Amino acid sequence: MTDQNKTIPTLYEWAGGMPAFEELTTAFYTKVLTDELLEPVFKHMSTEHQRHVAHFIAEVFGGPAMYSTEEGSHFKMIQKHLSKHLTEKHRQRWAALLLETADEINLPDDPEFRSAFVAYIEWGTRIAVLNSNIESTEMNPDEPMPKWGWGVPGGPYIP
Ligand code: HEM
Repeated sequence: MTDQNKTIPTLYEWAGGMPAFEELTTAFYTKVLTDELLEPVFKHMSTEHQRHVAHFIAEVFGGPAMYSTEEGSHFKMIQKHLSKHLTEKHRQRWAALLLETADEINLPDDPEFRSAFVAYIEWGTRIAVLNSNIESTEMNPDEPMPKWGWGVPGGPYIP
């Protein structure tokens, strides 16, 4: 195959597809519920929460439009965070536990993938905290889902 014929995998494909995202959030929210800082925030979460978050992130990373067509939308995701009064401490713990879980379930650990993954988690969690400290949003309900790519280092990793 020549270089011209090679297609660049999406972050979703590189991560291992939907099973990888579902495994990530299942293991992550199990951990969250044993965490003294995050347990109070998530103890009333819906039984679908972890699957929905998996589908949301998978879609952002180039996977199928499952969250936005069947389960919610970018606007609905933003609404779920309104008035939750999250703090920087919540955000840091959430991000740290997610990265810990990524290692535990063996998500790809190459520099290119992790750079894109961490960048998205930093971005997304900071937006969640900002939205959690307002009561309503002016966002257009049709706002498209964010789309994340390989970013500055490019990708995929080539040994
Ligand atoms: C990249 C960052 C994040 C993403 C992609 C994300 C994604 C989502 C999604 C998709 C939902 C809606 C789930 C559904 O439709 O059932 C949701 C709800 C929620 N999120 Fe986030 N979230 C992020 C960060 C955070 C952080 C940092 C916190 C708190 C530390 C948080 C707390 C919550 C809570 C409490 C809900 C409502 C759960 C419920 O009542 O069912 N999120 N999030």
